[in-house]
Amino acid sequence: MAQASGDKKYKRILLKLSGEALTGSEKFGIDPKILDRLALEIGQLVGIGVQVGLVVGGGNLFRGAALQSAGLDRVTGDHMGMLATVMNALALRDALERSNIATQVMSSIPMSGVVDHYDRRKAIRALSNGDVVIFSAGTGNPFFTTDSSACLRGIEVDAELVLKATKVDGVYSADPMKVADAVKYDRLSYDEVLDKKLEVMDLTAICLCRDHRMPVRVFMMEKQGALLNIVRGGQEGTLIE
Ligand SMILES: Nc1ncnc2c1ncn2[C@@H]1O[C@H](COP(=O)(O)OP(=O)(O)OP(=O)(O)O)[C@@H](O)[C@H]1O
Ligand SMILES: O=c1ccn([C@@H]2O[C@H](COP(=O)(O)O)[C@@H](O)[C@H]2O)c(=O)[nH]1
Repeated sequence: MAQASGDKKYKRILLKLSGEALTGSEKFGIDPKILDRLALEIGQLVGIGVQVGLVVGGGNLFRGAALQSAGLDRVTGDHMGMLATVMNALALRDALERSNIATQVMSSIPMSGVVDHYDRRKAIRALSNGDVVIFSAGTGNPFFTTDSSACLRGIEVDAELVLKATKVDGVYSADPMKVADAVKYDRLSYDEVLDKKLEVMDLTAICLCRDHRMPVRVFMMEKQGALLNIVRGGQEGTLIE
């Protein structure tokens, strides 16, 4: 897709998409309508010259902790969770390419013949060329989540902002899905998130961002136009910095 310069605050971002939100109106797995809408919105960013790295979660398919509760070995469950993120990445690449957005998938777990193995220099080259790069299979290690891999890859490829697109519209004083009168924050410091143990994002990821001064914006994936508004400098959700 041709790149045009436009009014944008960020040149390179790392967008973390909720796996669970991919289910949309389906009972399980991936709703193709969600993929198509994401392709449209990501295409708008590419269209104004924003370089986009993506990480997609696996919560619509498998999470290691949930599998452990059902009796599986935790490390096996985490491997299944990481493989789930590769499946989501393949589905997302398909939707992006159908919209003529050049996309590469890299995996932290070698998977010859399916996707390329993660290589930081190749990823930076692809991003500089305007290709979307999807970083899949998390960090490649058990006991982490894709929040951590998103922050890790974002820092590695010199993104200016990590964007967490999720089911809620920002960070609240408590989980807004469970506590009706939870209060939303517009802005938080890393230490406030850690001290208050706000669970919208895993705390390992917050520590990593704090240590490397990587700002994180949490916003609602369902809200149309939110992504474009953010890269143009608009206020959506909660900024952690
Ligand atoms: N203080 C809080 N503020 C906002 N959301 C919170 C808070 N505490 C817990 N949450 C919950 O965290 C959830 C988002 O985190 P989580 O990483 O589990 O899901 P996700 O981003 O949708 O990723 P995936 O589905 O890929 O695992 C929100 O849906 C929300 O219900
Ligand atoms: O670095 C990582 C990243 C993820 N996992 C496992 O994958 C699932 C799915 O990721 P979510 O972030 O929960 O969507 C996660 O629950 C872990 O089981 C991992 O082991 N290492």
